[in-house]
Amino acid sequence: MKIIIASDHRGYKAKELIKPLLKQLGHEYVDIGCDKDETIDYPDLAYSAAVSVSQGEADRAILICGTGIGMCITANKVKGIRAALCYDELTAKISRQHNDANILCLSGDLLGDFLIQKITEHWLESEFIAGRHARRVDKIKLIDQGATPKDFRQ
Ligand SMILES: O=C(CO)[C@H](O)[C@H](O)[C@H](O)COP(=O)(O)O
Repeated sequence: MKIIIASDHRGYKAKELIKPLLKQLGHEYVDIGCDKDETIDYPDLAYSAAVSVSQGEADRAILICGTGIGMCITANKVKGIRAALCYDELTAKISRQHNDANILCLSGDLLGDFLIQKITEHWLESEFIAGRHARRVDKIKLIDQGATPKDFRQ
């Protein structure tokens, strides 16, 4: 897969840790920043990465800031994006299996190196299992297309 990877200054170390893992797992990555010693606002990168995924220029993205929350909030503003903040292997796995998440958000401040690698690995290697989950993801897609709450539950 082609994966965009980005971090703010608090996620830089984790970004550098994940890059060789992506290669090892057979993925192509595009690092859009930040660079070492650069301080950057997370929306600048999250918005750009999310638009690239939304427009099909990349298959997925991995975004890291201090908590992962700011990246996640920003990315989810973009149509077609299902960004998931994952903090262990299980949330990583379920965000793919149930939610078909196309962006992984991580905390650079709160997670250790080993866990960051494990979460990334599980997220990349888990597949959407569809079934009943497809109905729910389709509803999220309907919101992107302008559906109102009335279009859902009766
Ligand atoms: O987005 C965040 C919180 O949702 C991140 O933790 C940011 O990295 C953080 O807010 C940046 O804060 P800093 O004090 O300017 O490093």
